[in-house]
Amino acid sequence: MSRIAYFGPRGTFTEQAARVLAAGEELIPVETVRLAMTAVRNGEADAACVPIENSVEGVVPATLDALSEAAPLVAVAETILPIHFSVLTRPGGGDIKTVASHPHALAQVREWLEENLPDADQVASSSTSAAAVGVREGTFDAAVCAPVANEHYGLEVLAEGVADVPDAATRFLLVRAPGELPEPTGADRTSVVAAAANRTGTLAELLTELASRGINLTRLDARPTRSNFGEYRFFIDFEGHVAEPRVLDALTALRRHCRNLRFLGSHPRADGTRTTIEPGFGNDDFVEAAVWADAVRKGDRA
Ligand SMILES: O=C(O)C(=O)C[C@]1(C(=O)O)C=C[C@@H](O)C=C1
Repeated sequence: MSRIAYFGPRGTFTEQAARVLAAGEELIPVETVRLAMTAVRNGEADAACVPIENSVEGVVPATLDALSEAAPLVAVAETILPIHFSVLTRPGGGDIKTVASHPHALAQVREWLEENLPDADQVASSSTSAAAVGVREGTFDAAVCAPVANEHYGLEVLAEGVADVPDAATRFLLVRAPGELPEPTGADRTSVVAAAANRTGTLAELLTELASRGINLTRLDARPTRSNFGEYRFFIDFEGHVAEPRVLDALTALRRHCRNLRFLGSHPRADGTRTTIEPGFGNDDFVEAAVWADAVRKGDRA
């Protein structure tokens, strides 16, 4: 049985995601996203389940930062969960003066809180279930949580199905040390983090390398390098798998432009969206063109 560290404590949305991505494996709750990945880097866990992006609030910065630092990890699988919150209180608890949750969660229920708990102070907690623990211990009066938190902490449900945006969803990754990659499926996502030189046009050059090979982006984010003010790392997700000639060709080109390029994995997309292939950009086109160029080089063709 594999050991899977996940962003906990028990009862987070990430635990729900880990149950999907690593059903039947040993699930180990860890206090922060960074520590879940550290557990893999130290060999205490075989893989980690972490949130990467939410359809309302965007990326989870802690995940991007932890993926770009220390020993490399690669994503091997992903899942997308609908996000509807439960608001939990202590059984028989009185006035709600404080309501706590993960900042990403508070941002997704801002309107609901303004309408339903306008006088409560909003407090950030390290995760949604850490807020539930705080309610049980008397630190906060209410927690905005994943519905599964209620299975663990014996609280009272004040409201269910809470979400300012009804179709909100979060994507989660299963990451592990680099090794054998998942097989390409035709509906894959590849991720890299690029530290490009700080001069005119470098980001445009990176994106042009992808566009000129007909590769469609699925996400682009920038995070500060933290060492030099104004310098950024670019997190780029795009359609396709590194086992495909056109993607490998693009990755090779990106490497030339970057001070530092980290491969973050190629894996099947949870939404099953198949890779867009424009005419002339198919893998067969790349293979045929390389065979032709090789024959030209050898003097066999002209
Ligand atoms: O705190 C949790 O329950 C998490 O799994 C984290 C997280 C996030 O970081 O976005 C995951 C899904 C929700 O969007 C809110 C919080």
